[in-house]
Amino acid sequence: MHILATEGLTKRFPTVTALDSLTVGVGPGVTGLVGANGAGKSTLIKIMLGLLPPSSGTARVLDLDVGTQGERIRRLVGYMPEHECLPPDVSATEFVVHLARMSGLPRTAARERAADVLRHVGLAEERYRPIGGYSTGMKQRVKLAQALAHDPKLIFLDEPTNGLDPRGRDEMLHLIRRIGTEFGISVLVTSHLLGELERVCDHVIVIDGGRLLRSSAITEFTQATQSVTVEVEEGTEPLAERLLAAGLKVSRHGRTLLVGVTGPQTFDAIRDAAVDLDLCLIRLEQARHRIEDVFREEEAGV
Ligand SMILES: Nc1ncnc2c1ncn2[C@@H]1O[C@H](COP(=O)(O)OP(=O)(O)OP(=O)(O)O)[C@@H](O)[C@H]1O
Repeated sequence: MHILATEGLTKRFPTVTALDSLTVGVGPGVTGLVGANGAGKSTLIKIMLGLLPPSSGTARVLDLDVGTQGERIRRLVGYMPEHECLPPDVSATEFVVHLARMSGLPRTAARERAADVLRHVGLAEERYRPIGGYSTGMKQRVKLAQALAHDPKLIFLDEPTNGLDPRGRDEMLHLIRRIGTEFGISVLVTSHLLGELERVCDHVIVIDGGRLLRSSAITEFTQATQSVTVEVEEGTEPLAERLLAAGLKVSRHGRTLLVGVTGPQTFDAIRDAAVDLDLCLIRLEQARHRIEDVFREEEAGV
């Protein structure tokens, strides 16, 4: 079953084609939409919400047509926009209660709902203070809470980790995973970093210049992209030769080696090679995949 499906979806702006014949299907669960800046992620979301008409092609969300049933879609779908959109003078509680009421909940139910979602996103006492004084992390949480206020079946999160420090990113990603698993709400989340979506998504779609580059279950992605960065103080060349001789896939990037991981034995092989060659290992790190890595791998036919 698809919760979201497009067929030849195209969006042309006067000077740029933001989406170019995009055909893709998304099932329930947490789906990552990855692409560099300007790839067309936000445009796709706005079309899915029925807020922007496509130039050609079709798109359905929860089996509803975006062209004619936008209002019904927006009743069922929550949306966390990328840009700052929060009123600074009201508290998170007032804001989320207001949105819950606008979605049709009576006053008491709206208050309960707001308290619930603000608790879920981790806003405690600060929810009574005006939003203008919040940190970026707190504002992102309010944006997430408002997307959940009307009890949606599906939420679109546009770059929810933008502007967050590493800890804030981790917490946000954990929250997104919980929304997908514990709350049973399907999620479409965008990022320009494949590495961070890998940790929370069941499925990943990669777009580039409005075109579909890849759509795969995360397990296929991690198998194809898993690699480890190895750095030694001296002796990069002999180490590369040794690892190649051991049948590993190795590429050199300046002082570091990128080694394809085939299983836990890869780490043992790197350690043993460093010991045998008497090299000082200063880094052995699981690579964080950036969108560029996928492009490289697509080109190399990995
Ligand atoms: N309203 C608009 N008018 C003209 N061009 C637009 C409009 N909205 C988006 N674009 C262009 O369409 C392309 C895709 O933009 P979009 O915002 O969808 O990308 P994105 O993947 O979300 O990137 P970002 O993360 O930077 O927002 C870009 O070249 C952008 O400049």
